[in-house]
Formats: sequence, structure tokens, C-alpha cells
Amino acid sequence: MSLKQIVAIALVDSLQHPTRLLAARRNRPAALAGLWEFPGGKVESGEDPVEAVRREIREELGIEITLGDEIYGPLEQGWALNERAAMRVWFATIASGTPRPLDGHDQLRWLELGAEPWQAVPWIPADEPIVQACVADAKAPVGP
Ligand SMILES: Nc1nc2c([nH]c(=O)n2[C@H]2C[C@H](O)[C@@H](COP(=O)(O)OP(=O)(O)OP(=O)(O)O)O2)c(=O)[nH]1
Repeated sequence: MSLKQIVAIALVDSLQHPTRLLAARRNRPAALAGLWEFPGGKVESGEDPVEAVRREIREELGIEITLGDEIYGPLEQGWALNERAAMRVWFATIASGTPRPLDGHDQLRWLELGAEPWQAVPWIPADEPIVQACVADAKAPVGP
């Protein structure tokens, strides 16, 4: 694997008819604090990417998730974030629990998918095309 693999979710209210997307505001490191992102994190060595995203979401938001379709990026490893990392992103819904900013974030916000969510908050710049792809993919039915 050439780039560090990050995995994250586009948490939506419904896989079949998504109308809202959860954005999370980072509280660290200083260079990214205050910017909004898809909750997730790094895949550990030897870890399955889907298991990694479930673990990260448990740690960060305190919820269990149902995964839907992947939002495919241009790379096998998903979407380029910078020269060192790429991110795979899946649609997901809440299976149990209520999302709370437990670790890594200081605020969560549901954004309307129909209201240009890439402009609603200051996203990490690398995420903007992913948010746009999320909106485009959400117009077709997603999920199992
Ligand atoms: N989780 C996440 N990370 C993103 C996004 N966009 C983006 O450029 N990144 C970058 C920020 C970080 O450099 C890297 C992810 O690292 P992380 O700090 O979230 O991962 P982690 O929770 O496993 O790490 P740690 O803080 O526990 O050390 O990817 C995004 O939408 N979500």
C-alpha cells in the first residue's frame, strides 16, 4: 500500500433516501482544528478496512453503524487527501446509539444534502470533492 489508508463514513439519515449528512469538526491537530470532516481514521497494520471504520466510529461517535455503498474515488485507495494519505468513504446509517463528539471532534452537525453541504461549513479542502460525490451518489438509491 503506497499511501496511508484512511477510512471514513458519510453518515446519513437513510441509505435509501438520504437527506442529511453528519459533519464533524476536528479539535486536533492545530493545522486541522476547526475544519469539518467525515468521521473516521487510520487503518491499523493488518486491520480490515471495514472493521477499522467500525472501530473508529465506535471510538469517535459512540455508535454502531450499518454500512451502505462505497463512495468511490479515482484511486484504488479512494480519494487522495495529500501526498501521503488516501481515504475510502462509505455511506452509513446509525444501527444503535446517538452520535456524540467523544474523541477527535468538538462539534457534530447534520447538513442538508440538498443545500450544497460542501459550502455549509469549512471542510478540510481535500474533502470538498468527496462531499460533492456524496451528494451526487445520494441522488441514486444506495445501500444493500
Ligand atoms: N478522519 C478523516 N481524516 C481526514 C479527512 N480528510 C482528511 O484530509 N483527513 C486527514 C486528516 C488526518 O491527517 C488523516 C486522518 O487521521 P486521523 O487523525 O483522523 O486518524 P486517527 O483517528 O486514526 O488518528 P489519531 O488521532 O488517533 O492519531 O486524514 C476526513 O474527512 N476524515
